[in-house]
Amino acid sequence: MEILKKYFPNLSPQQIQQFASLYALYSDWNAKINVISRKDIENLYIHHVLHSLGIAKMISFTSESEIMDVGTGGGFPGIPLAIFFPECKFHLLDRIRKKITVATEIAKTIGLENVSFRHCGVEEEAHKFDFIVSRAVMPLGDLLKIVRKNIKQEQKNAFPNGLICLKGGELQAEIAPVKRRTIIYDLKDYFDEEFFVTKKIVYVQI
Ligand SMILES: C[S@@+](CC[C@H](N)C(=O)[O-])C[C@H]1O[C@@H](n2cnc3c(N)ncnc32)[C@H](O)[C@@H]1O
Repeated sequence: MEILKKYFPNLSPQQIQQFASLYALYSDWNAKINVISRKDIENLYIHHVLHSLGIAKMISFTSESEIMDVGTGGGFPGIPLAIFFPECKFHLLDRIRKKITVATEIAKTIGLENVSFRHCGVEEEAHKFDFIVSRAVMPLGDLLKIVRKNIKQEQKNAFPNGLICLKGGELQAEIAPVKRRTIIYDLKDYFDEEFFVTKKIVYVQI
């Protein structure tokens, strides 16, 4: 938890309590349903929570923005972002029912009221959002083709609506076919921990 306060010193008492609850909740759920690799649960706050919050370092979503997390698994990056941006609405979606069950139960337990959940493939989702976020789901070009239908035309944020993906490693081959305005952010510019040395955020304007 101290690591979150280091990079986000203005968290409210409620946010601190919600973030602090996550370790016990994910540990318990992970013992029943594997949503985070077992050896990684000890790294929950750096590898999962802080990584998800990297998005909050590059963009501050305007209140009432609607954001969909595609392939959220156990709730990343959607749950940390929903805690961080309580004035925004998050829609978390995954095609594996048991993972969505874990994310739903954790959100309910910590009293997150700005999140909805859906068990389905993103191909079936018709609702439109200001932004799509995603981590470790599919190559950028494939995701872009599917979620183009889900981006609103009207702009609410200073940042144009689009897709925001947490990525690692070499990205040039993945980004080359994307014929849209793309910006890459290095997470090592925001966070000092070794884990972030190769981690990036890719923003694609839609
Ligand atoms: C490696 S996991 C990543 C989970 C989470 N985003 C994270 O970073 O911890 C990939 C997830 O994407 C989901 N997924 C893959 N393709 C999908 C699709 N077309 N629609 C919805 N979910 C999908 C899988 O079910 C899986 O839970």
